[in-house]
Amino acid sequence: MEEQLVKASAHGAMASGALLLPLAATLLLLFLLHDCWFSPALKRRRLRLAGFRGPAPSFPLGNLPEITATMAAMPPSSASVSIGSADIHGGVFPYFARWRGSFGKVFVYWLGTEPFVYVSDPAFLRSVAGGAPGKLWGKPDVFRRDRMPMFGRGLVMAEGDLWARHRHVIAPAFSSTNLNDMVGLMEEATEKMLSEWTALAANSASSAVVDVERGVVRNAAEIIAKASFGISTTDSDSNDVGARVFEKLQAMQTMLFKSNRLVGVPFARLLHLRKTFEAWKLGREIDALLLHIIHRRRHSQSHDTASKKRKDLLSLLLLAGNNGNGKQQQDQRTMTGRELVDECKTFFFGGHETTALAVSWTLLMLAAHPHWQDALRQEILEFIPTNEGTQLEAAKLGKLTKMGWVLNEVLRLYPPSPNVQRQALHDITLSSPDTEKKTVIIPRGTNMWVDVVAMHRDEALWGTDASEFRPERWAAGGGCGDRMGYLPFGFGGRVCVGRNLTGMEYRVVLAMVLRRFELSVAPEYRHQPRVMLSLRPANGIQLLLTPLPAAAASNNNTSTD
Ligand code: HEM
Repeated sequence: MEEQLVKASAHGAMASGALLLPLAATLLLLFLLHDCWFSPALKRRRLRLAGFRGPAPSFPLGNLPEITATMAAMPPSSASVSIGSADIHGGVFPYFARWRGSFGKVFVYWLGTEPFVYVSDPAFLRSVAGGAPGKLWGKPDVFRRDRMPMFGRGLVMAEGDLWARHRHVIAPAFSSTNLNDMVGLMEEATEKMLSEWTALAANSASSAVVDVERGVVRNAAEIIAKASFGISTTDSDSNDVGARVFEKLQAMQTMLFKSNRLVGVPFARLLHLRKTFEAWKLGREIDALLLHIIHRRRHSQSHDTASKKRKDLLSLLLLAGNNGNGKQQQDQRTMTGRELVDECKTFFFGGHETTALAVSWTLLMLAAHPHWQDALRQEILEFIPTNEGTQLEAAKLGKLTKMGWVLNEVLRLYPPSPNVQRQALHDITLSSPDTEKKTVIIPRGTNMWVDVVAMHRDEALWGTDASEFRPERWAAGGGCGDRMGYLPFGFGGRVCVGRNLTGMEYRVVLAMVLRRFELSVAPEYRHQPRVMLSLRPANGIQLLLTPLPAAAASNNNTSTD
């Protein structure tokens, strides 16, 4: 009897197992159908009803085939356009330029099964995301997953309470007092770059052709690594941790940059398993090395007074969660080791290339517009005469007004971050002057892609000289009269937290370069701005550098001292 009962229950278990399996498979299928097909189809219908038009998507790639085909039809990277070209938008975002022509400044397109509202109209942007409605938007999940190895849950990707807490701790670390203390390290790194350039010029008798972008990116990486966590690419600490972290951070950036992922397409990651796996593996190695640095710093901060005086961002974040006795206090400002790792990576990835591109594009613009180069050099010599020595002071750098105009103008024409993205956290209702309906609803989960390049070169906003380099347009307050029309650092509560650090680094590097060299565009330079995450020159920036007599004299003085 007992045996029969056991058999019966085993049979029952098998039967229910046999039932459970197809049930689980059906549920999984339903879930996938909902996620990949039903939910996007519903959003598409709602967006259409709301009056949004756009190119017809296919399933499951959305508009990716058209984007890929348009990019493939572009001229090769060796082709170039004139430096003052009006059509860089058609070169960097050819598909948006085409759709903008057909559907206007606001339309919907699809990356895989992810809908994106494309926006290049400041008035529309203000109505959906300016002021209070700004809180209804977060960062797109589709990019968060993609860029996890780079930023983790750092500030760029954080959301809700986590974001608010981190922003509250991080923003004060970028105060002008703290940044002033970083001028010395910026100067030290830049001096190394300039010495290399001087040596090149000496080897070529008088002037040298230098790819300034390459040097400036390396210099910015050195500065950000020192400013963020006090490590350097060259002078490694006893365990060589600094140099290894740096190497791996750069390797990861290259890997993520090269891997051609089908953003928004369900399961596309499976096609790039090896690259995804390698990026995650590198990410874990970087995390372990950074954790090591953080533990050591925590330890030394509680035992060593000299360490408390360190001014890098990591030390400032550790001090923010410190009760003054060197003991971490568990309050809102305390970050865990994991959180600190993610923030350090975020500063590295978010901070160095963007700043380097701002400097590089500026060097090109000054080489192409010698009167502006002269004007800046004169301004520098007026406020920071060379006979005061090479030491730069933050207060004097702050007086370089024309340099500020030039920075604004370069960020307008060549914004290193060519787009800003958001995702609707709720259904967003707005009144629409453009459609017959009284209100428009953007469904929760819809992404928004703000085309910064298009807005920054829009003649309706900036006038018919929109494509020209005219820093004087920033003289009297400047701008285009619409704050949402100029967004190099994003907008609202999520505006870039590192913009003052960029301003400081920009001034230090430019002041040093312009005091030392005269710049002109080298014949081999091919102007072709391209978007590869950032807006960058496809072929580097080759300039002819001629050492200035005053610099030569001060170098001679230094060498005879
Ligand atoms: C020219 C230089 C830079 C440009 C063009 C730039 C651009 C941007 C943009 C467009 C955003 C997104 C804003 C938004 O979503 O509305 C952003 C966010 C951010 N940037 Fe920068 N950035 C630069 C320099 C830096 C530097 C030097 C750092 C740090 C060392 C930095 C750290 C960050 C962080 C942490 C965020 C996230 C802010 C948040 O979501 O609260 N950036 N930046």
